[in-house]
Amino acid sequence: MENILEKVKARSEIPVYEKSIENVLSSILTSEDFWKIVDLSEEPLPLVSDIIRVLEEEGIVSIDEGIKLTEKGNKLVKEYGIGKREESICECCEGRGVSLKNYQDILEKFKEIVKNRPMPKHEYDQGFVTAECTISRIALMNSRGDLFNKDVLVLGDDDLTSIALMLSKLPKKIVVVDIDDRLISFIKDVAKQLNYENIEVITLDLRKPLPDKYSKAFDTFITDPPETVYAIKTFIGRGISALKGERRAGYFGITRRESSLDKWREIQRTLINEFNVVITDIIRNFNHYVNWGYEEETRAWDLSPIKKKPEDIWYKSYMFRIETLKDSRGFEEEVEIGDELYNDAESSTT
Ligand SMILES: NCCCCN(CCCN)CCCN
Repeated sequence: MENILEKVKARSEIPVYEKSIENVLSSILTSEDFWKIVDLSEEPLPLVSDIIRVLEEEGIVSIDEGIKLTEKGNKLVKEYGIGKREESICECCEGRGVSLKNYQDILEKFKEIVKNRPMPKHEYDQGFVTAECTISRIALMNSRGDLFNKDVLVLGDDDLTSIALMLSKLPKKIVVVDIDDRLISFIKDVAKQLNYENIEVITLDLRKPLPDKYSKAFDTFITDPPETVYAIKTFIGRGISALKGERRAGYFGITRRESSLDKWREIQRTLINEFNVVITDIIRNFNHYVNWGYEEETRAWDLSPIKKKPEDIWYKSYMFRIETLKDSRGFEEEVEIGDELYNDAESSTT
C-alpha cells in the first residue's frame, strides 16, 4: 500500500491518505462504474481518477467495460481487510431526514411548472437538483422556523427553489438573484402565472457586493455555490451579510466530489473564524443533482478512465445550515477574478 500511496502523491495536487485508497478499493468492490465509485468513495473526482490509474499500473485493477479488481487486487483487499462499501440509505427519505408527506401537492405542482425549465449552462457551473430534493429543502427550512412570514434570499437559482418557495406560500417576501437571464425571466413568468407579488427577481453577478437595499434585510438565505475559496466567500459571505442580525439562518450545499476534507476544513474555518457563525446541521447527500448534459465538456470527462456518460445520479452534496450569533459578519468586498470563481485543483465539473 505504501508504494501505491507514494505513486498517487507524485501524481495528484490533492492531499491523499491511505484512507483515500481504501475508500476507492472498497467502492470498486461494490461497483465497477466510475461515477458510482466516485459517489461511494467520497473522495474528489480528480483524486479517484489518479488512484485508479495507479491501481491499473500496479496490476491491481483492470479497466475495460468497467473497473474491476484483478486476482492481485483481490489478494490485496483480503490482506488489508478491505470490505465492500454498503451505504444503507433510508428508502423513505433518501437520507435527507425530512418527510414530504405534507408537501405532496407542492411537489406535483412544482414538477408540472418546471417541465420546460432552462437547461443547465456549463458557463455558470449549473446543475439542478431533483424535484424531491427541492421540495425537501422547503420542508427542512420550514422545520427550523426559517420560512413562515420570513424574508428569504435565494442566491443563484438554477434549482428553481424560489418557485417551490412561492408554491409553499410560507415566506413574507422572496428575493432571487442570478447571473443567468434565462432563469430570471423563467422565474418572473412563473410568478406572474401564480399571481405571486411578494417576489423580486434580479440579475446580479455575485463577484460584486449585493445592492445596499439587501444588506441586513433577510431572515434566511439559501445558495448552492461552486466550491472554490472565492465562491464560498462571494456566495455564502454575501448571504450572511444580507441577514438582518443574530439568530438568522443560511443554507448551502457542499460536495465531496469537488472538495477534499482538507478543503472542508478550510471552508469550516472560514465559517467559524471569519464569518463567526455556527454550523447547526450537515446532512450527508441531501442534494441530488440531475446529470446536467454537458459532461463531455468537463475535466471530469477527461479524467474518467471509461468514456461512458453517467446513467444514475452520482453527484450529491451535503446540506449545511448555519446560524448567525453576536458579531457574525459576511463578505462585502468586490472580487476581481475570472474563472477562478469556478475552478481550482479539486473541481472537475465546473
Ligand atoms: N457542474 C455541475 C454540478 C454543479 C453543482 N454546483 C452548482 C449547483 C447549482 N444548483 C453546486 C455544487 C455544490 N455546492
